[in-house]
Formats: sequence, C-alpha cells, structure tokens
Amino acid sequence: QRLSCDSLWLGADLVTLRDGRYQIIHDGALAVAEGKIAWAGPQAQLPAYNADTTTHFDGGIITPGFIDCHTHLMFGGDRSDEFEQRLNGVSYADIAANGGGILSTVRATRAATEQQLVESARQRLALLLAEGVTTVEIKSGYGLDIDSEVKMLRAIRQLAAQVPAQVVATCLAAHAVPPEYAGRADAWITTLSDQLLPQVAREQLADAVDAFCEHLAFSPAQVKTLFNTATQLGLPVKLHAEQLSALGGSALAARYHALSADHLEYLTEEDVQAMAASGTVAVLLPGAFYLPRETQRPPVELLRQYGVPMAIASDANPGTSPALSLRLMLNMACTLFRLTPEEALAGVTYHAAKALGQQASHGSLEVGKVADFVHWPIARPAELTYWLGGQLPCTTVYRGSVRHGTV
Ligand SMILES: O=C(O)CC[C@@H]1NC(=O)NC1=O
Ligand SMILES: [Fe+3]
Repeated sequence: QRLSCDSLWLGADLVTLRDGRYQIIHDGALAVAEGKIAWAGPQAQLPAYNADTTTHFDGGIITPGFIDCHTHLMFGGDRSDEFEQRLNGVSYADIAANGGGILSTVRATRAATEQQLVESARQRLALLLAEGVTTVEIKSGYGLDIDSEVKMLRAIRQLAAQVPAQVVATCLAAHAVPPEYAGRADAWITTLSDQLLPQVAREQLADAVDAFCEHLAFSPAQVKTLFNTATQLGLPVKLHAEQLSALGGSALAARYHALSADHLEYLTEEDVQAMAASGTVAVLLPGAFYLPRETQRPPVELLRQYGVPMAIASDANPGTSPALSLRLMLNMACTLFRLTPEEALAGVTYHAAKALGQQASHGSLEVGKVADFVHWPIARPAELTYWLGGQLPCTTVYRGSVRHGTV
C-alpha cells in the first residue's frame, strides 16, 4: 500500500533541532503533505511514497526555517545621519536636543502612508528572506499615537499577505513616551489600556503586546498596568527588559508568563530563576549590544545553568540595531556572547518559535510541524555561524512549496 504526499526532499543531512539540539539525521529524507512534515528520517527507512514532486539535493544540510522573533522592521526614514554625526563627535544629547533619536523615526513614521510603510519594510524583509528566514516578528512602536499605531499594525498585516514568510505582529505602543505626553507616561499607558489595546484585540491587529521597561521609557508599575489589560484581553505579552539597567522587568514579565523577555544585559540571578519557573524565553539581541558598543553582556552562563531557553534575533531597528542579517546575529551571538553554534542555531529556530508561542507548529523538523525549511550547500551546521557576513546561497521552502533561492 503506497502512501501519497505532495513532495519528497532527499540527498541532504537533516539538522532537525529536536529539543533544541542538532539531532542530525545523516542522508535524510523529508515527506511533505498539505504544508506539513509527514515524515522525517533516514532515506534508507523512507516508506514507499507516491509524491507529486521529488527534489534531490546534492549533499548539504537542511535546517528548520529561520525565525527572527524580534524586529522593528517597519519604520519611516532611517538614522544613518545620526550614525555619522556620532562618529564625527556629536553627542547623543546634542542629537536628541536637535530632535534626533527615536522621535525622529516617530516623525518619519507618522508622515509615511500605510503603503510607504509596507513597501520600505518589504525591501528590508527581502534581505532576511534571502537568508532563510521563514517567520519574522514585526513590532509597532514608532507611531506613538492611536491612529499611527493602528496604521503600523495594519501595514504589518498587509505585508504578511504579500510575502511567503509568516509575519507575526506585536503591539509595542509602549515603546517611548509620545512627545504629546512628555512627562505624562502614566497618561499614555492609560490611553493604551483604555483605547488602543481593546481595538487591537477586537480587530486582531496584533498577536502579542510588548513594552520597553527602562528608566527612559516605562517603569515596572506602568508595564504591570499594561500587562493587566493585555491579559484581560487575552493577548500574550513580551518585554524589552534589563537592556540598560536592572529594574526587575524580566521577573515581572515572568510573573505574567510572558512569551519572552528581550535584551537582558542586566539580568539578575533572581530574574533568571523567575524566567526558568515560568518558561519565559530569553531573547538575546547582539546587534543592539554591538552597534551602541555596550560592554555589559547578558549572563549566558546563568541562563544555561537554570535551563532558560535562549533565542537570538536581529532587533532590526533604525537606532540601535540597523541589522538586516540574522546570520550575522548568529555569529555575534557566538563571538560576543559566547553561545555555542548549536545554541545559536537553536536560538533562531526551536527557541525562537517558543518566543512567539509557536513551539507546537514551528522551529524543528518533526512530523506534524509546518514544512518551513532551508537547504544550505554546506558541510556542517557550524558554518552558518562561522562565515561572517555575505549571504550563503540557500533554498528556502515555505510550507513545503514556495521556494526562494536556487536548487
Ligand atoms: O532607537 C530606536 O529607534 C529603538 C531602540 C530600541 N528600542 C528599544 O526598546 N530598545 C532599543 O534598543
Ligand atoms: Fe527591540
């Protein structure tokens, strides 16, 4: 009795990332049916399938599709001028005094149409997709008024409909205090809780709610207010926490069973214990450590010791991480934060899926999961973190069919 499937993929080693480890199946085979993995194992044990198409790779490895679980990919303008000013000796304070920084991106985002936001984000997304990204999370947070935040979230949903990758939307309206609310952060949090979040939930404009817990942004108490509303509305939460100081944001996020706490350079052992207990994923963002030339690294040893899952993401944003290569982030995670190549690869697959609440359907080559995978013409997985910059040629397969790249 021959089985039937839509496609078979043969001739490469399967780096399955089951349980967040390589778990390599040499000379493996994948069978795909209705966009999901129907069978994965050694080709010698492949059952007799009638397949509509069969692809024979000439060696190389197949990994799960890459998941960039933390980006601010949608924004107006860019801040390359400030980058140049800083290197010519202009201080952050002077740049901010001249209207620079995050608020200059807010002005450019408010001035952009929804279509312009979609188009500029799509061009940046194309670079990620060329490197094997099959899922990307994109945050709002540069609108900072109700209409502009809704415009951003609608633009993210529009972009999702135009690309083969899965696009997940996160509402980060609590990214900075809007200029109209200067000195009145509580009032902005109230506006978000009373107006924006109910609309986000009602119109399904976002899949999670995020906030920036930092002295220059929102306090743990203000984050708590926001998280109470999000939880009541049934929206999962995540948090930019311990990036520049230890405010206990990560432990607060863990108490709300946040999907993830992100940045974490100033994470304490107490925070790590709370995250381990709640299953909250630690999302590390080496690009936002590298560009601002930070010195305090996240406590990777502690996260390992307590078994807190570590994800790696680009944090693509015009200010602190204008990074449009997830593979470069893999190298930085190893070179700067001392992750192993296996941990880094799990950080953009298995653990990144969990940071988006998608561990049941994404992040490893296992039967029943979505058939998002990438073929790399390389000999071993470590080459994905080893080769600096540039783009390795790869073949990206989304839900078993749409391809990107060369075979
Ligand atoms: O500078 C920007 O545009 C965003 C900075 C970015 N946002 C955040 O919460 N932390 C960051 O590093
Ligand atoms: Fe961020």
